[in-house]
Order: sequence, then C-alpha cells, then structure tokens
Amino acid sequence: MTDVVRLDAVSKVYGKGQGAVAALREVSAGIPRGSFTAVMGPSGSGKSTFLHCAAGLDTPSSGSVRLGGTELSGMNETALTELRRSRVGFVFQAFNLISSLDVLENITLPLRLAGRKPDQAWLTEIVRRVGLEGRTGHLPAQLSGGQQQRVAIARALVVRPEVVFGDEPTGALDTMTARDVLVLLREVVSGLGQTVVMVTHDPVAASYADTVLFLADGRIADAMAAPTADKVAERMTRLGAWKR
Ligand SMILES: Nc1ncnc2c1ncn2[C@@H]1O[C@H](COP(=O)(O)OP(=O)(O)OP(=O)(O)O)[C@@H](O)[C@H]1O
Repeated sequence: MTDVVRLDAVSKVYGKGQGAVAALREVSAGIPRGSFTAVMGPSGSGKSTFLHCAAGLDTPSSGSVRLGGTELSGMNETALTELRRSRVGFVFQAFNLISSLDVLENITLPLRLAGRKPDQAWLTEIVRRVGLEGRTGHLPAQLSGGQQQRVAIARALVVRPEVVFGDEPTGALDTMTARDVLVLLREVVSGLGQTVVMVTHDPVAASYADTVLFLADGRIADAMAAPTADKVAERMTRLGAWKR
C-alpha cells in the first residue's frame, strides 16, 4: 500500500530558550492509503502535535510532511487552508456542528466553503452509511450526541478527503454510543476505502484500528498491528501511561 501521509524526521518545538518544549523529536511514520491508524501514548507524549502536523494544522519546526505526494513544509497559510478544506477531513471530540444549520447543510458546508458542488451519489452514500437518511432536515440540537458525531463524520467525508483525522472522536460519548461510532469509522475504512488516523486514550477504541502507533516523549515508541484492547492496554502500562 502507498502512504497517503508521510512524516520524515519531523520535530516540533514549542517556545524558545529555557521554556522550550520538544513535543515531537525526529518522528518518521507512514500512513498507508485505506488504513485505520490509532495514535496512543501518555498525556503530553505528542499525540495532538503529531496529528496537527500530519494534517497541516500546525507547522513542524523541522522535517518533512507529505500528504498525497504534496510537500507541506514551505506552503503558506492560504495554501494550507485550501489543502485542509479540499483534501483532509476532521472529526473532533466536540462535534463542532453549526447549530443554525440543519444536518444536510452541516454535512455539505466544506463543499460550500471550497466552492464545490456536491457529488449527489457520494452524498447519498455517506448519509446512508452514517444512518441519517431520515434526519437530514433536523438541527444539531434535535440529535443525540452519537448522531451529532455521525453528522461530523459525514461532513469529514463529503469532500472525499485523502485522509480523515480524528482527535478523540469518541471522547465525549458514552460507551455504547462510542462503540457505534467506532464501528462506523471501521466501515468508513473497510467499506468506503477511506483512510482514518485517530488519536485516542481508549485501548478499546484503538482495537478497531489496523495499526496502533505509540508515542512516548515525542518519539514513536512502538507500532502494533492487529491490536486487541488487552494488548494495547498492556503496552500503555509499560509506557507508564497510567502511573498513579
Ligand atoms: N501550543 C503549545 N505551546 C507550548 N507547549 C505546547 C503547546 N502544545 C503542546 N505543548 C506541549 O507539547 C507536549 C506535547 O503536547 P501534545 O498536546 O501533543 O500531547 P498529547 O499526547 O496530545 O497530550 P494529551 O494526551 O494530554 O492531550 C506537551 O508537553 C505540551 O505541554
């Protein structure tokens, strides 16, 4: 499989001098197209920074990030904004829906921002996949948390992005609803052939992925294929993630 995202020797330092924090230290990693990757690690290990650098939301201090063959370093903010709008999807812990727009308007918002017309067949497919066919005219406030996250997932998919990035996408959901959303994300990869990269603290969530990348102190400490919740939890314990 080809890598849709490629990080080479990516370092990120926040601040300067005495107060400088190295959030990522020479991280190299590839995300294969059509795969589901979970990113785990102790608090402060650099997971969000990894995601933000990979997605063009943050600029590395050094190193190279390529998305679908495009080198991100050196791109100006306008070009990065355009890239994020047209080639990347995001799902956050807080669903970030616009309360005055109905479900369909929320889902198609990235297209309107990019000045693109919806591909009706794709739109119908994703609305069906996320199970919102009967609710396209509802406002976010009329939906449950799980349904709101399904709208956010459909919105992330509407541009047919090269990769969907999730930052704790199930963090605000109860256990059962979180499972449903994880099954959906799995289906987005296995059924629609999309690529998903998800930061999570939850070993059960990580077990839905094909591969788990473990970060520790700004470095990739390990990678695990075919993860199970138990194996992931055990690896996290060895990384000192849940020390009291
Ligand atoms: N904007 C910032 N300014 C200064 N330091 C930052 C900034 N963002 C992150 N850091 C620091 O960089 C390191 C990595 O942070 P990051 O948020 O990537 O970790 P994380 O693994 O996502 O943590 P958590 O699981 O707690 O969300 C931490 O030490 C953090 O304090």
